[in-house]
Amino acid sequence: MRILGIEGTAWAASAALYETETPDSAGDDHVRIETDAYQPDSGGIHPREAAEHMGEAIPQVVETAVGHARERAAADGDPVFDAVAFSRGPGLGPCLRIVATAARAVAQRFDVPLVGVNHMVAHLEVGRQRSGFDSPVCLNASGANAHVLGYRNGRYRVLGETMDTGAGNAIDKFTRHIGWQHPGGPKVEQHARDGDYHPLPYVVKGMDFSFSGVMSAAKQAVDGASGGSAGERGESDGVPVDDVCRGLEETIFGMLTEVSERALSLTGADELVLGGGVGQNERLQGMLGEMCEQRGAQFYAPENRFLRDNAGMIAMLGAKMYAAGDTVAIEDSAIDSNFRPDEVAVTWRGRDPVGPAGRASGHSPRADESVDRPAGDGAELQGAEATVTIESDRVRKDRTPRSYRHPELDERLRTERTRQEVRLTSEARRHGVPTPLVLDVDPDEARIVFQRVGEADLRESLSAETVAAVGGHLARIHDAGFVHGDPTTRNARVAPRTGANRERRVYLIDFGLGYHTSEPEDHAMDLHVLAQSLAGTADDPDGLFAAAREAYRAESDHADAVVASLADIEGRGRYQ
Ligand SMILES: C[C@@H](O)[C@H](NC(=O)OP(=O)(O)OC[C@H]1O[C@@H](n2cnc3c(N)ncnc32)[C@H](O)[C@@H]1O)C(=O)O
Ligand SMILES: Nc1ncnc2c1ncn2[C@@H]1O[C@H](COP(=O)(O)OP(=O)(O)OP(=O)(O)O)[C@@H](O)[C@H]1O
Ligand SMILES: [Fe+2]
Repeated sequence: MRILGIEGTAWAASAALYETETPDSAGDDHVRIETDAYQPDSGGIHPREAAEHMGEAIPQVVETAVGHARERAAADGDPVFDAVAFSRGPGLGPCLRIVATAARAVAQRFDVPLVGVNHMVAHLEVGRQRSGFDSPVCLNASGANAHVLGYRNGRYRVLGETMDTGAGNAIDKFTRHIGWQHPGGPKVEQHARDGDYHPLPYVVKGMDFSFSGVMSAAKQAVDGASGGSAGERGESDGVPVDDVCRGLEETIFGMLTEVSERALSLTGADELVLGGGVGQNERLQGMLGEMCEQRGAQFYAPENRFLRDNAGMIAMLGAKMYAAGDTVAIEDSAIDSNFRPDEVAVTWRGRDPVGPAGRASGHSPRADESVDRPAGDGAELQGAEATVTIESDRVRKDRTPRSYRHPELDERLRTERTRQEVRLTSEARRHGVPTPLVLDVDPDEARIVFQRVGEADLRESLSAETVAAVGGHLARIHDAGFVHGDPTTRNARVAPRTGANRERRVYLIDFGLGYHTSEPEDHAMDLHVLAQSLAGTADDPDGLFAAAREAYRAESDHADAVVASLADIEGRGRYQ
């Protein structure tokens, strides 16, 4: 099979030829990529300029790829190619339109079918294919996006994502501020090597994360007390740029690595693949590799030519889609500049989910490792942050150091979260939410001893009743003025039925990411995190989440504002 791929969502005018016998295997396929990059003279990517570049460069790279296809076809006697695959979105509208027009023209010229590819799914599929991994968690760290995905029931589910800009755009905004030429990522990487870590705000909410606070703090740090852009003044009286670059890498990549670890922990997967242009960063790859090694998971990052935007990944996913009969008629091939990865109906894979119901082997914690079953004394459970040791009627939670993180950041996070967890676990109980008693605490060692509660994690006892209980609990703590911060299906424990009405008590645990706030949007984030974790672990996530939302409505004093804010969060187009 021979597939022509065309990419041009933003900066890379790219065409590729991909040849394969078996589009699903990690075999030694032939991929030839031709890319003409758009380089802005100053500032960031200008949509109009980028589109002008596409208009000139796409026909050329396509003709080069067609020429190559003709040579290969002359040698083997097969058709020039079997299908044309193109990036349908997400991306800049004017660029996407040029790519789509070119793709339609070539498809008609050679009388072959057209395949419309989601660029983000291509970023993650290329790693999955080349690694040979079966059902990995995928971290996409690209310019305009940043998300963690897991496959379940025919779709890539977004387990966590940026709440504001993409990873690369965040870095590029900072470098623009100090007057460096686009793209900033490689320059930050270079300068960070000579820098000392400068602390910046670290924001993780469940498996979502935010870069805006990091970026403003980084700009302020270089500008110094006198204010004004360091780039404008030429000289900075603030923190040395190299130190800020190092701080940026440690903070942003620390966040991405932490949420990847959370996703592995939540889903029980033991494979991680990386995608996207920011993935070329060696520090990020190093952190992810180290994190995976420590939890006995496997990590794979494709070569750089497949990480940054390229038509090779479009052609490779195009081949799988074509083989699955997933082609698109010209009249239905409109672009979609906000095309989300979870909108794609995955036609080229089986229904193998990430997680406990997936593959049977592996080293990472799986559902059957929950404290209740193997739960002999001394059993150790590895969560995303901590090691939990069962000691008969109590559990000891140690936030063990994460060596992938900068030691200063690591210590700060472990100590702060330990203190916060103790505080909020007790505060929640005072407001009538079942939580384990705190029996002992040692903030310096980042250790807490809790009463042991429940017989299973929520993810193993999913029902409308148990999930609704979580909804009600969240309403109570929100009314009390704080959030849980990470209410996933691993962070609630379900007790056996007791009492006259045979109810199941549901405990909330793991308040380390909680904080005090009365903002409806923060409250809505808790519900959003719950919804995302249900999507990653449950077969009927929508029905279960509806039960939680109803219970929340019934219990909360300000449900309307929160539910409205939740709708906002869910509808937020994040491809800016
Ligand atoms: C929608 C599509 O157009 C977009 N593509 C995109 O943003 O290009 P990509 O090639 O995946 O990523 C480019 C980003 O990757 C960053 N980057 C490149 N090399 C880097 C490095 N060594 N360290 C950190 N960032 C790097 C650049 O600064 C830039 O922000 C996307 O996938 O979000
Ligand atoms: N008090 C408790 N009683 C019974 N089991 C508990 C208790 N605390 C924790 N566990 C078990 O240990 C697991 C990990 O605990 P916890 O969520 O606090 O750690 P973590 O590392 O923060 O995990 P994650 O970040 O992945 O949610 C829980 O999913 C639960 O099975
Ligand atoms: Fe990209």
